[in-house]
Amino acid sequence: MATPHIKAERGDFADTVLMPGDPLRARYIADTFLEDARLVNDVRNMYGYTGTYRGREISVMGHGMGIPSVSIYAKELITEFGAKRLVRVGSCGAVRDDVKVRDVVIGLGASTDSSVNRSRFRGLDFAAIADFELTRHSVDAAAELGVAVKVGNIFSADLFYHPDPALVETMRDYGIVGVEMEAAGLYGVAAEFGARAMTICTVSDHIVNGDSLSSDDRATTFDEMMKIALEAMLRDDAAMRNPA
Ligand SMILES: O=P(O)(O)O[C@H]1O[C@H](CO)[C@@H](O)[C@H]1O
Ligand SMILES: O=c1cc[nH]c(=O)[nH]1
Repeated sequence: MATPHIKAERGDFADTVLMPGDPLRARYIADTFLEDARLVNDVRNMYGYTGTYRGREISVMGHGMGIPSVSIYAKELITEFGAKRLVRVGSCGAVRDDVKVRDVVIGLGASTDSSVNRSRFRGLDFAAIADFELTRHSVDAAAELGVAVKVGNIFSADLFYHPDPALVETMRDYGIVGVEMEAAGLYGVAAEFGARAMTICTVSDHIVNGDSLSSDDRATTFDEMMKIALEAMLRDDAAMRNPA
């Protein structure tokens, strides 16, 4: 049951998919955190794997860079492969002085200069937000793991190399916790197709002071964030089994 971008069968993916932008980070997550991980997609080298984490079936697949790319993969995973929870595990830039390289941030909301959500929401301003329960369970998982997280408004930029330097000042003024390129699109797709989504990112560079991680570090050193995301899924499962 292949789609144009995913060559797999229904049942090859779990209902829960962790999604980094970088397919090599997907491979790293599968190798490091999943048991019995098997490759379920390699179309365009956008690697997808399914395995288990503490007995729970979990998939991980790259989504590429930018809202158009994540929108394709998220839509196909939801409508053709039964995904119900999509968690972007990404990297982002920081603009605020109190957010530093390697900090972990959660995109409770996602502002954007992209028009995709206006396209799907009749030209109006759709509030692109993360699933509340996934966010709550991620915050709780982070607390248990002893990792500080900042939760707030992410900015999903269409342009990595933005021509307007003043935008950074506006983002600082409005308390943006991280700048990346997909969350607003992922939240829009999830809303459109009835799935739950969240974005958690590790800060890879500071746009104002110039601190940064290498591309190798970005592929392989985000373990705290991965553990938070995986443990949050188990907490979310437990809460669904025993609703308060
Ligand atoms: O590291 P990932 O998850 O790809 O996330 C960030 O990195 C890419 C830009 O370098 C964009 O995809 C941006 O959102
Ligand atoms: O999209 C991104 C990712 C990391 N850093 C940025 O400035 N932008």
